[in-house]
Amino acid sequence: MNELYSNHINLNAVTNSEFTYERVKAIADWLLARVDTRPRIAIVCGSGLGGLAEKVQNSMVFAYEQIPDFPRSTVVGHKGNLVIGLLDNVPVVCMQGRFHSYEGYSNALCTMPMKVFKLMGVETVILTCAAGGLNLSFDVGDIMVIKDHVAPLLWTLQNPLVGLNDDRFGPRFPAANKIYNKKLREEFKKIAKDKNIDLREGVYSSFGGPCYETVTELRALLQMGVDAVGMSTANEALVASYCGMKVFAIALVTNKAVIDYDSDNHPFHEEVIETANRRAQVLQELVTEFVKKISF
Ligand SMILES: O=P(O)(O)O[C@H]1O[C@H](CO)[C@@H](O)[C@H]1O
Ligand code: HPA
Repeated sequence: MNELYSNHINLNAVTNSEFTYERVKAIADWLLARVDTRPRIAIVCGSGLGGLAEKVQNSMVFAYEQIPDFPRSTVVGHKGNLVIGLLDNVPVVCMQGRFHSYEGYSNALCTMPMKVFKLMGVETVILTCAAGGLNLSFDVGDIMVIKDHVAPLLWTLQNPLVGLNDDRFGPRFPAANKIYNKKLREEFKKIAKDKNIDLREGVYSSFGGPCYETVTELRALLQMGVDAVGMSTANEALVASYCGMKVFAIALVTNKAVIDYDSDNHPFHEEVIETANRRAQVLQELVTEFVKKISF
């Protein structure tokens, strides 16, 4: 970046100019040089959902600190390991912990691992997250397949694609109307049906956090057709799709969003983790079966 401009450039643009194709490729190559498997599926574990990574066999576990130029996880419930191995014999790479913009990272940095996955040869990204249930018919513990998102930060210069574009990652003006692959959603729903597990499907929304939402913000989202709300995932889904990978995402409803001005209830992270722990096994079962199905 030209020195003259360097103090006048948006944070995402700075990240994108520093994490060049070559630099991201160096991270991908560093990882590939250390494992025998060649994963075509990547999984991101949301808050409290990292147990899935422990199901990966013959695994190589890389603490984020070990990986050159990788950010660090700072949130409870996000261990901070990249796990590469076999999930029921299917080669996968699994993020046991993700990055959020409220940790102080630019959205471009939060989503940089999607580019690493792309350059490792990954074709499908599975995103999981914890979210507050906004749809009045949702219960705590419900699993929602994400069919679309509303992410106000991505309307602004906090969009992770802001900055010089490198066409080797993806196009300057990517479409965002079919980020969440329909076939994969149908496949996942079929698996849940066969297992008699109730599923929801809906729209996910995320703000930047770290505070949970105000009552009025939640009511506005409800009016817009949002079903569940979190602080992640939409940015990763956008970048994974921009990079040409197929995207599938699920949100676990870990708490009810509070839309009553005078309610005494409020969301808290311990409840989020507790619900995630309680539902982790069902989620793991579904995702494992799904990975097997889509690997053919
Ligand atoms: O989206 P994940 O990482 O699952 O976590 C969700 O849970 C945390 C809040 O409790 C926030 O980080 C929110 O984004
Ligand atoms: O209610 C919530 N709001 C935002 N993020 C969340 N992550 C889990 N629950 C929530």
